[in-house]
Amino acid sequence: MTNVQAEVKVVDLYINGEYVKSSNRETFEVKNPATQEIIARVSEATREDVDKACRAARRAFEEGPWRTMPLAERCAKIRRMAEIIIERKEEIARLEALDVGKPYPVAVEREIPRGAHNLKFFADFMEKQGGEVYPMEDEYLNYTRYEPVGVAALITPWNAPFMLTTWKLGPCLASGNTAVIKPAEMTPLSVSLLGEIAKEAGIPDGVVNIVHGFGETAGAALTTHMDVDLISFTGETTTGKTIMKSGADSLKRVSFELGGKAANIIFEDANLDKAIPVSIQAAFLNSGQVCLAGSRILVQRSIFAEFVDRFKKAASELKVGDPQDVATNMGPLVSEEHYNKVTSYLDIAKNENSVLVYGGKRPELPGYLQLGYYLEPTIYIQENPKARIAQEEIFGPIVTLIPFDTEEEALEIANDTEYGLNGVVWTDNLQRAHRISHNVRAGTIWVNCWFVRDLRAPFGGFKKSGIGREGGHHSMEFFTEAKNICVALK
Ligand SMILES: NC(=O)C1=CN([C@@H]2O[C@H](COP(=O)(O)OP(=O)(O)OC[C@H]3O[C@@H](n4cnc5c(N)ncnc54)[C@H](O)[C@@H]3O)[C@@H](O)[C@H]2O)C=CC1
Ligand SMILES: O=C(O)/C=C/C=C(\O)C(=O)O
Repeated sequence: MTNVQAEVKVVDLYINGEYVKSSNRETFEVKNPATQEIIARVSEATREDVDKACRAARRAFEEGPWRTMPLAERCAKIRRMAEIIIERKEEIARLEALDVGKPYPVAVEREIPRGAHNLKFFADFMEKQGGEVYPMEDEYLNYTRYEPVGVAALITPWNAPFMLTTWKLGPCLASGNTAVIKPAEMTPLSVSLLGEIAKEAGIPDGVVNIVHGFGETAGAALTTHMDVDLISFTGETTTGKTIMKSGADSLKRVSFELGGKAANIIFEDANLDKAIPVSIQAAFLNSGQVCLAGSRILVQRSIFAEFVDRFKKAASELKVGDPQDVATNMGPLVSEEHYNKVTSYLDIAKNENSVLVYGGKRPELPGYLQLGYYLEPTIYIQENPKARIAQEEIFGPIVTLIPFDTEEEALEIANDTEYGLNGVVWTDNLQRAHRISHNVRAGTIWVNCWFVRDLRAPFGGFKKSGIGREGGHHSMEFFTEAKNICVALK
């Protein structure tokens, strides 16, 4: 068993190429959610610190070499960041396991390499971009340039801090913008390293800045700052609403990736040998703290009993434990507050007459994990798709199984939600797969698979799951201003 915590780490702000303390020397503590031990003291950005970071980013944008640097040179530096991340992936993954409680294997095999890929992908992508050309007979020629917008605020949540921050930083930097990053207060460790990684890769000072702190203080100072031109935010839908209001006075451009409550629809002709293990992942990866989680499983009634038995057995085989242990499938929830929120749904489920199939309590764990925020993988059956556990984003290891009879009914239940981030469908009927994909109102539909990502594809949500799209040219459009140049040829 590994317990990597050795000493309490010191995490500072990264402003204009240097790690610095906050102006009033205040810090906040970060805990290991597996043990409740204090693992870090983090400099808490004041309004003045956020102002310094934004002004550094503005100067680096206006005066520095970044925006005007040849594209190939800029992209080479971003690719170098990606290489350094791969060189340091074990260290970064350990940190992600430490403050998020994410199982180390998930971090080291999946999310940190994806973080590196996020940067490399957008460096490669930007180098291949051309523009539009519109000749007007022989008299005029129009051509388009894509120029950076300015200073971007990149605000990210705690569930996949490194991966989600680099997903924004890649297109932001490759387009020639500068950035002020604000990671979630509970999980600043891995993102904090992006300062030194940027420096080592030769990114000029001021291009990447990192401020730590709470949403209402550091976050609000950032989203109202006059030097910030655009905000790329991933987090809760309610926070998105607040940020939209904060950015309104200065007309900031926004891109929002918000919550989800995906339907994972299993038809009677589905290959259950594939559907069950993938649905287990979709429900319990990162303890269900995944925006794309398949947290409502709609199962055709003719196979419902078989599905429940097999799904329950597969859930019982998940190993819940120390996130640093390579054998662990499921770690703790991220914090006491989140644990209280998630476990409040156990009572809600009971009051709604949901049938508990599996879990619903703290797992038996070794002594040193006794204070961890653990919950067993938990499965309910609920006939009523309007029940709160079938409607609200729980963001924990609680999944609701809902039986249905017909395709029409499945579609109606799938769409009966305020969210629309993604959906999943399992069927061997090609026509039905397309019909369902066209009619579920969500930004991504996975057919006979889940969480397969091609970074060229649009990614984002319908309804309350977001505004705008990220990925490929969608990210590029967000992070650039299109300029048309019209030249008289005569
Ligand atoms: N659609 C997507 O791609 C994804 C969405 N999410 C969503 O994120 C949520 C979980 O993450 P949380 O960290 O709880 O989200 P959150 O909305 O509480 O916080 C996200 C970030 O926003 C900051 N923030 C909070 N209030 C703010 C304010 N008033 N002004 C500026 N910044 C503020 C926080 O400090 C944090 O850095 C879930 O709803 C999940 O579905 C998570 C991952 C991916
Ligand atoms: O693949 C993406 O771009 C987003 C993925 C989101 C998560 O990994 C998550 O919410 O955990």
